[in-house]
Amino acid sequence: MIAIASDHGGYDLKEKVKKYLEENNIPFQDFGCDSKASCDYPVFGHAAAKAVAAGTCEKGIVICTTGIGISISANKVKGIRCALCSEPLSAKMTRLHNDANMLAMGAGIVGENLALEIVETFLNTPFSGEERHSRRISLIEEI
Ligand SMILES: O=C(CO)[C@H](O)[C@H](O)[C@H](O)COP(=O)(O)O
Repeated sequence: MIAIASDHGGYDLKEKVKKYLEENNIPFQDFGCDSKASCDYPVFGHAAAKAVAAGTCEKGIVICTTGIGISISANKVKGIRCALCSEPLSAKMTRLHNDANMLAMGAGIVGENLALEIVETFLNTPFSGEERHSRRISLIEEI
């Protein structure tokens, strides 16, 4: 199950990502927002992050205009490693090295096609499992 959330700035891209998930039979839970009306990204980033941290959702995707505010919000939740990505290589590397459990994107930064490539890469790249990367993730968890 993928947790997905956005603010008003990410609403349109969130709908496109949801369509991609539906077309690929990937289950998701939408934590809002529900329209393009102005709202506050911490509310929705936090809701999705809590579901990932609790294990209700395996991974999360959060979107705002820049991706910055909603990634900062998600990363406030213990156990969340939310990576703001603007191209597929970062999405691949953050899965391989950081075992990132949430992806943030900026709807004003990436176009739809690039966003969907980033999502596909994020969801399909496993954690490398290498000892040095596990050690570094453990150090993050200790902070
Ligand atoms: O990018 C964002 C936060 O980092 C948000 O998506 C907001 O859209 C951005 O801060 C702009 O806010 P506004 O209310 O849409 O002017």
